[in-house]
Amino acid sequence: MVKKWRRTISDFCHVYQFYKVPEFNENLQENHLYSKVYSYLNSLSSIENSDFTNLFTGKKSNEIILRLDRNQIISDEFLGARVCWINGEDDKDGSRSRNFVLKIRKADKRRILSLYLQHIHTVSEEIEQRNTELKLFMNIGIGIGSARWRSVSFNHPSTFENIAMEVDLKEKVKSDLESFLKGKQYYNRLGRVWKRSYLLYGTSGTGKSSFVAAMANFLDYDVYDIDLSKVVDDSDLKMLLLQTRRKSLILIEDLDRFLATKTATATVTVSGIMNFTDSILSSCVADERVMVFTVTGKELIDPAILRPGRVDVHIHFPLCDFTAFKTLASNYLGVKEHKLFSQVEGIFQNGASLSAAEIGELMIANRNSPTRALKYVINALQIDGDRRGNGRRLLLENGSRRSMSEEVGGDMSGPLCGGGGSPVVKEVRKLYGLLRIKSSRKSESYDVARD
Ligand SMILES: Nc1ncnc2c1ncn2[C@@H]1O[C@H](COP(=O)(O)OP(=O)(O)OP(=O)(O)O)[C@@H](O)[C@H]1O
Repeated sequence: MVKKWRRTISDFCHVYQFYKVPEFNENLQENHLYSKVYSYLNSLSSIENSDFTNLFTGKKSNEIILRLDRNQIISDEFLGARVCWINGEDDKDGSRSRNFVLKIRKADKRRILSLYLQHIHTVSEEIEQRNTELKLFMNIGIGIGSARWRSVSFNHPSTFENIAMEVDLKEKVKSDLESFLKGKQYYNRLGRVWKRSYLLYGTSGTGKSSFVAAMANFLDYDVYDIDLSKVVDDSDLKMLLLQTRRKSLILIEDLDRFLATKTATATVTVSGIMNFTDSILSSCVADERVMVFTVTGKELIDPAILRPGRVDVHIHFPLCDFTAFKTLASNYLGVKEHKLFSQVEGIFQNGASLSAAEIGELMIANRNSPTRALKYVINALQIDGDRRGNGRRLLLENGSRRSMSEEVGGDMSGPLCGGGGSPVVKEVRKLYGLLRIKSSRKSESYDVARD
């Protein structure tokens, strides 16, 4: 039926066809016009008159969405002219390629074509903005098909409000991101690609991943989380970048760990990774993108990455100090002031420190009793202090802020957080056991029963 329709109207119509992934594009980059037309057509009320439409549930349970099926025709009207679209699919050499065909009467073409395409662009942008659901994309191994990204809904609850971090620094990052969002014309005027890159460095459990989630939520950007172990080589990495969309945050976590454990067969190089941020390639596709790298410590990574002009902003994530502790106490326990705070402050002043993840874990486990939670935090900090020993050198960073991650270096053995918890938290858990027995005699309810 579609073939017949194409034959009969081709005499008096102009036909425009474009593919989802153009044939000449070796990198399989998706044609953005295709996705714009796709959103636009699916929003038309005339979709209901199409011969065949697919039904899907929407984000809300009572929402039903209509989607144009393959090889279906849909009509549209613009400035008094009637146009037709076919949602096509070709079978070329055994592989299917999706495309749209637009037909416009010759008499209307000159009058409406460019305005119509502009209209599609505007409407699809509005739809995109209305569609607030963020996505987390993860790259899959090669050989599974042409599309290298798989996505899930991104509903991470982390925001700048619930991240424990120096207030000034948080405000600086927020205003940096705000100026980036508003900076299209500024970047254009400078002749620079509209993108910004960040290096987050700090010990495990200090909040780097949570901060990335907060950035994505703040920017309202999708996240592309690149697993470098699934990337074959530098050109494969380029191809992944080409397949990302605008308004996205591209994340490479634990870069130092990857570079340290890289096998001889892995051919992703530092320069390949850095081309992500400053090569001619990024000038083709990186508009309106934020790139984030996380590492444990700056000292462990290739100086090429730290070279001025490579990564725009470096943010240090230290272990907790008293101020960060108070934010955690407020968030996790709902406590802004407490008689034990002065004791906690004293221990921090003596140099003990834990990651926010460790303190958070103790607080969550004892959230029903803030006093108990604070006692466990005090115990954990004291154990940490004992482990470090006396006479430690405290480094000062940014005037008054202690940079404990640099200070302790390799002093802490084993992972600081994660499934099993840090050595300090484990020791405190042993303590929990004893306290749990005591408390059960007193018939108190305890939340801690994970050991
Ligand atoms: N600064 C912080 N503010 C609030 N919560 C935090 C902070 N740091 C860590 N957390 C909590 O600790 C947990 C682990 O933190 P996160 O994964 O963000 O740390 P990370 O630095 O990325 O660690 P890793 O390097 O091991 O991935 C999270 O659940 C988070 O809620």
